[in-house]
Amino acid sequence: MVTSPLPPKQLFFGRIAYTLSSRELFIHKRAAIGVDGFGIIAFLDDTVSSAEEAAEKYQFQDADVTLLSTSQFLFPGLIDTHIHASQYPNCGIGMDLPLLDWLYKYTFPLESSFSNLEFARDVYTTVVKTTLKHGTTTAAYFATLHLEATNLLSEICWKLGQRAFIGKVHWLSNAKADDQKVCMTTLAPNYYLEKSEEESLSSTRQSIEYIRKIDPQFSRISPIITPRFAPSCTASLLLELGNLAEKECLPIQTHLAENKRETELVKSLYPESSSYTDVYDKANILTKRTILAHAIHLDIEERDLIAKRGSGVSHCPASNCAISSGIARVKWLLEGGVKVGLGTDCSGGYSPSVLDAARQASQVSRLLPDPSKSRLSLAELLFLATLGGAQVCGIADRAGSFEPGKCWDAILVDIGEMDYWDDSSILQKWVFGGDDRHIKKVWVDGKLVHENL
Ligand SMILES: O=c1[nH]c(=O)c2nc[nH]c2[nH]1
Repeated sequence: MVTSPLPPKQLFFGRIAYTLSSRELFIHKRAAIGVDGFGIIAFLDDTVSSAEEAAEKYQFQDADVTLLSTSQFLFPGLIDTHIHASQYPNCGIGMDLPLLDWLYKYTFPLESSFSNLEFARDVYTTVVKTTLKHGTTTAAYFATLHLEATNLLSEICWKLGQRAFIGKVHWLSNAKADDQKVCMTTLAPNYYLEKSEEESLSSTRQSIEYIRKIDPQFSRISPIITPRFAPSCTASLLLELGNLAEKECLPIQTHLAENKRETELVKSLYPESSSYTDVYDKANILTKRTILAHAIHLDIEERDLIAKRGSGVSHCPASNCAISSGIARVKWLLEGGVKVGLGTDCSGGYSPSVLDAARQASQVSRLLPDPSKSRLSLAELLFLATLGGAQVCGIADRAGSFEPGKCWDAILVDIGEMDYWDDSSILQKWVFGGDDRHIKKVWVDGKLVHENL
């Protein structure tokens, strides 16, 4: 029997940073990391004084060796917990309207064009290449309601090497036919709508099967059940989706309490529920692998319910500013035991960079009424961008930090000739002044997926 050889082991020596919690930021000035031929981290050791010593200690003499310069460091790959791949062409456009009007005027017309597969291929290829360039090793993508285009996004992520969650969007009219006011406010444009609950569920089932053919264990590309938000679903569709996620052991993503008018709309559409969060809870949508984008206008009962169910929040500060949604209380969520990660939310957010989302998260955290309680620290920002995001996506056993046994999802950052700053300053310089030009290499599952030399 002929077996194909494993890819070479890799050994890195130099500055290595990562978080283990929102309070624990580790920066090793001189440490070694070994990655085995399966792309798994074999060791991280800050007691060795050279790559040679590490190679001998761990029998990694046959590894490819990378010695980092003093302006470089390794960091876990960035995790985007909320991005609309289909909205990428609109990044930077239409920042003049709040959510519901913005959706109607800018977003639905663009998303409806994904019936054109050539257009879809172009946009999705650009999104995946661009986010990889910005160091996003994992992305939770909303696609559109089009099955074929969603399948294309799965193929493109697979081919370009990104770790990704791919969601075919559910989009039904919630309007009662006799209620003209609700018809108008439920934002159901007749050119961009699924025809029935059956059609909506059936195409999601097909998208799951499509991904299963590409990646049978969903080890790098996973389907994610994606009810767009409560106003675009019926209570019975939400329940079907909650049950489907449970049966297939799949994650879920949706929007929650982003905008005040939206929360009022949900109240009127779901009078039997005590809150927006309760709408999802009644439908078994709040699971340990549910990503709730935004979660701004919550009361304490809703926060505690989210924590109790083990669901996570994607904090999307750029979008929240751009479309005037409000400021999510990230510390308040964390203190209540809610998992939190960062989302770029293209194109509510104008930037595809998780680093930029971290920067924006820092800024908005200082604008809440008592900044001494709400301000996010450097450790918290870096945690949200990596391990926090991994927890929200349910992949903290595989990604988000550099513990042995995890996958080598990593970036090599070079901030230039800045030898005279200490380790913490280098990270601050990167968070507040860095961009994609500083990200020199990106790996997912041990494979180099982007290089900028
Ligand atoms: O920021 C957002 N972007 C969207 O596309 C969307 N759909 C529902 N709610 C949304 N919020």
